[in-house]
Amino acid sequence: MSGKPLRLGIAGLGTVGVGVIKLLHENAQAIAARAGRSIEVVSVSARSRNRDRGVDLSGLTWHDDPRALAEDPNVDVVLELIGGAEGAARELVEAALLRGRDVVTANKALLALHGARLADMARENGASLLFEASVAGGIPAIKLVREGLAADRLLRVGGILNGTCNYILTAMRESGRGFDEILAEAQALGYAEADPSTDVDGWDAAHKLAILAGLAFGRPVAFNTLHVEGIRSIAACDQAFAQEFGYRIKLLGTARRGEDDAIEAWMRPCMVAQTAPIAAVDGVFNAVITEGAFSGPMLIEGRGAGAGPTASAVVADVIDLSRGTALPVWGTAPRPEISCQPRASLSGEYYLRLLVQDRSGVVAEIAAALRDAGVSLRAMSQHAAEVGTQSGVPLAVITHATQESAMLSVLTALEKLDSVLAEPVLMKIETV
Ligand SMILES: NC(=O)C1=CN([C@@H]2O[C@H](COP(=O)(O)OP(=O)(O)OC[C@H]3O[C@@H](n4cnc5c(N)ncnc54)[C@H](O)[C@@H]3O)[C@@H](O)[C@H]2O)C=CC1
Ligand SMILES: N[C@@H](CC=O)C(=O)O
Ligand code: NA
Repeated sequence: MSGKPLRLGIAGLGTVGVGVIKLLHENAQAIAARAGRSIEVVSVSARSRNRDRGVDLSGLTWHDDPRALAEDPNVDVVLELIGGAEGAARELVEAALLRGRDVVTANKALLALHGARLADMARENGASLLFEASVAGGIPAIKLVREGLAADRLLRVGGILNGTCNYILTAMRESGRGFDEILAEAQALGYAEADPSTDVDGWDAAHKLAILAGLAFGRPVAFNTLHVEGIRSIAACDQAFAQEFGYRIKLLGTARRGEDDAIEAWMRPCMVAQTAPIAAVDGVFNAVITEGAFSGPMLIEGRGAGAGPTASAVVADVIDLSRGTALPVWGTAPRPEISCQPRASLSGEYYLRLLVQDRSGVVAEIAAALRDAGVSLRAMSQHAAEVGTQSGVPLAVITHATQESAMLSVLTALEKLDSVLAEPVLMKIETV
């Protein structure tokens, strides 16, 4: 073991930052044995200096401005655990890389939106940028795609990539409780982002998908071309229809490489068969799915959020740096960004749920809208009005395989019907 410790500066002392300090303390011996030397936190930065975080910060240098960590001469590795694609987090990471200082971050928004530029900065300045914690918390997702599958030609990556949304969807299904109450629980457990709309509107999971796709296909994906939907529109009646039709609802993402190397990528709530392995991935658990031309399909499941799993991934990156096993940021030489295919080019079976007037002739109007768009029905069900709703009854259909462009035409036609009382909910049915 080398005599000189590896010295860390930690910016951000929230769920993850404090988790890292606790893990380094509680598992110090094993970590030192694997890193080949002891790992020490020497400097920290956060918004509030006097908050009791349940960890001993005495003896550590405190920086009010996290950017000062990039210049602290006692710091070997900067840990960016603040969050956000802009502001202090981005400025700190850029400043550290420009000085040739190694950076470990858990920040998916930063990597998804600025990863190509940060990779250039790291390469040009001889620094490493590691981000295992940014995708699927404790699951070694980055290692899987960038190292474990380095020899393969990946055709697909994706999965369940947001712990907060999976926790909410699972609890809604199991307990029938309301969205807001369950979200508050996920926040108290340290799963949610500082602004939880980043989770529930699908952005956080989409950031992670973009990172996985960049690694899998060897080039960054233009984030603004991903199709992204969140889970706010999912109601109790959708959970009931899913149960009736033999499905479960999951916020699912897929990035798929087509024949001509075109990329299809989306993050959206989907129906998956109750019997599919991914349907059993519940609560804060995530699942990372890959499909390689040589390795075939693979699914790894584990905790996607929370202090312990995320800290485990952050510290594993630190150990890699200590061992000298860091790799190019995207696993390959830089290549230009690629745009994803437009939503209308997708296809599959779909679930469409409407709130409609409870009168004769309505089903015929809906059926006509589907017929006019060339969409054929596989199943239909109507439930009684939900307790507490003012008017209307929920009605759901499952289609046979069709183009998403046809479903978009159906939505346009339905908008014009007086019998349709609220915005329809459309979900893809995915075979995983
Ligand atoms: N909580 C989780 O389960 C996971 C979080 N992450 C990522 O880890 C990062 C940190 O997340 P959490 O610990 O959950 O967030 P948090 O909100 O609990 O903690 C953020 C910390 O950053 C500090 N901070 C915020 N703005 C600052 C500024 N301008 N200057 C100095 N300090 C500032 C806050 O004082 C706080 O100590 C984010 O990028 C998040 O996306 C990644 C995987 C899982
Ligand atoms: N808010 C995120 C935290 C981990 O990345 C989530 O819920 O998955
Ligand atoms: Na991970």
